[in-house]
Amino acid sequence: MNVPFITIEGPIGVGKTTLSQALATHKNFHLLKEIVDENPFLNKFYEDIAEWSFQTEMFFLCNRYKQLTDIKKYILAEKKPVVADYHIFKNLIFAQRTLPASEYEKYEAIYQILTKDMPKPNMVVYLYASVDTLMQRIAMRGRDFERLIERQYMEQLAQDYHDFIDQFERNHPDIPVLRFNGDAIDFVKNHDDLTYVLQQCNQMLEERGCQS
Ligand SMILES: Nc1ncnc2c1ncn2[C@@H]1O[C@H](COP(=O)(O)OP(=O)(O)OP(=O)(O)O)[C@@H](O)[C@H]1O
Ligand SMILES: Nc1nc(=O)c2ncn([C@H]3C[C@H](O)[C@@H](CO)O3)c2[nH]1
Repeated sequence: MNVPFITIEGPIGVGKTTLSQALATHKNFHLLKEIVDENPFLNKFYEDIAEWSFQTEMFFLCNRYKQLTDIKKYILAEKKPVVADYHIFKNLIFAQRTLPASEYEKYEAIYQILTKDMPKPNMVVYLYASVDTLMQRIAMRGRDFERLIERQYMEQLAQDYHDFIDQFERNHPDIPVLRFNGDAIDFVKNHDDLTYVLQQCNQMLEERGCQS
């Protein structure tokens, strides 16, 4: 039996943390949440992406590397199931969008070295939604530094995510991707929708031979 390890992915504000928390609570999984407030570069990054992208992307990569190393050592090694509100591949999605080609090349080389022996999830949950919905949720959440996020940046990121996930599915047939449309399914306000998402995840874990 494999130890369940689910990662939730999707563009900014789509509901990754919200769904991860719900899954952790309902399934009694360990919750791995990405670091946001401690990131010293995010504020500057949104003010001037070209100037701060390398520092920002490296900061996210190093943090996620440390978090996943700890998860492997202290949680998965103890056979405790995990749900994470990110997959480390998101570094590539953001970095490819924000870094100039010459820096991206260096960044990707470092990424490949650091992620070689990272734990691999049994499945990925991909949440997507219209850019209108994403912009509304970002505004509603009200993080100060995210007021500077431009609609065009979100349009590009949402498309980047679609393309990357399609490619990921082709390249990793052993890691299934469950897709949910955040405009059609509301696991915050509608309990039946949350039950549906949980059922789909359970079924996928069973098919993957995971004990949960
Ligand atoms: N299905 C939903 N319906 C309505 N509001 C939602 C839904 N999912 C999340 N939200 C709200 O949208 C905001 C963003 O959600 P959340 O923080 O979970 O997104 P995220 O994908 O983790 O964001 P980030 O990429 O910034 O980490 C929050 O205020 C949350 O309460
Ligand atoms: N540039 C950049 N690279 C990343 O790897 C990355 N991961 C998350 N974020 C931004 C999105 C939200 O504002 C906020 C919380 O998710 O942080 C990122 N920004």
